[in-house]
Amino acid sequence: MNDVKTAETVLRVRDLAVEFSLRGSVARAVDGVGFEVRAGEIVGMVGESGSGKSVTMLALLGLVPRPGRVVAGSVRLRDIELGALSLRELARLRGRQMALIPSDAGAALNPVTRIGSQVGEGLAAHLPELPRAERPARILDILKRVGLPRPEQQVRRYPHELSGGMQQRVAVAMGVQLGPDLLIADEPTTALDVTIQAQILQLLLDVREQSGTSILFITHDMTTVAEICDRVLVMYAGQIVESGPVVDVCTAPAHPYTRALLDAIPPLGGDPPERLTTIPGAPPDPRAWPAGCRFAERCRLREQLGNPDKCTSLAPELASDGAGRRSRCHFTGSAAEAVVR
Ligand SMILES: Nc1ncnc2c1ncn2[C@@H]1O[C@H](COP(=O)(O)OP(=O)(O)OP(=O)(O)O)[C@@H](O)[C@H]1O
Repeated sequence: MNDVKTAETVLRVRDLAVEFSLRGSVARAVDGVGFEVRAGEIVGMVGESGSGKSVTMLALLGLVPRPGRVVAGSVRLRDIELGALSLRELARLRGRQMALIPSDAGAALNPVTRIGSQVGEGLAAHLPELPRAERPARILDILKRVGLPRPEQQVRRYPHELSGGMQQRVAVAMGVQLGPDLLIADEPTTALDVTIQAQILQLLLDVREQSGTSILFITHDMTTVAEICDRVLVMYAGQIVESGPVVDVCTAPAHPYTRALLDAIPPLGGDPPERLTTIPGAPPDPRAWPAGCRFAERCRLREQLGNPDKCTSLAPELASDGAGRRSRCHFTGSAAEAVVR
């Protein structure tokens, strides 16, 4: 595989904003999100419920539901500006160049259509030039590639006759069958038990290894990010608050929110911690974002620093360190932070 640090950019998102108009008020669910995904890279997008991960993902796919609307920003897949495409062109692009692996394949698969036909529908829609007679072999081939046991039998089955892990393998097969540049995996393992989760994560790593596919991996779970991602984008209250290589972010988080997310992970083996911290409080209301830092009310660093006014009066920028890391905190890496550590 290529070195992802020097690989070309597959997805470039700039200043993306999505709003929902709700009975006289406007909720800015995604507020100025920008990031890149390079060829062969697995990028995690992590954050608590409501942080804007799903709405960002839907905006990338051109599927933000009403009353939501993309109000600003640019999304480029290779050299295609997605905002400039017609609905028909976008629909063509989905599946062929950009595909979604849903969180619950059991719910996403059509319950009354056999597995083979469902995989075949994608081929027929996006690859009409493939002769009909060649479809069955191609379907079996892709199902074998994703490790579905006994694919010759499974193609005749309905989704409910497959286990959760097998359903998820079918969803991965449908996502990768046309060799997309970008796979968006939306919490693809949450509905599965732990051993099956590990198998599906390994399958995504295999897909990347074999095809060089880039993956945007959406999750609320830092442990999963640490397991399979190269880089991570940490979302909070509609914005990216930290991004960087996973190893660096997990070993030395720059933003207090990232630190709080990491503190909430139970350790593997070893002695249990004296207390497992959850993050007290709740994110602010997207209909009225606070003027200063959106994490200020819940921030331990701010508390330790004696509640500086700056945190609540001035919104921090997402500052870059020039070496691939970004953080949205007035006091990240500052002398003041060093004192309280
Ligand atoms: N259809 C909708 N109508 C109104 N507001 C919405 C809609 N969908 C999402 N939102 C709002 O957008 C914000 C971001 O939600 P989003 O679903 O993207 O969060 P998330 O990080 O994906 O959370 P989760 O992990 O629970 O899926 C939330 O404040 C949510 O209430």
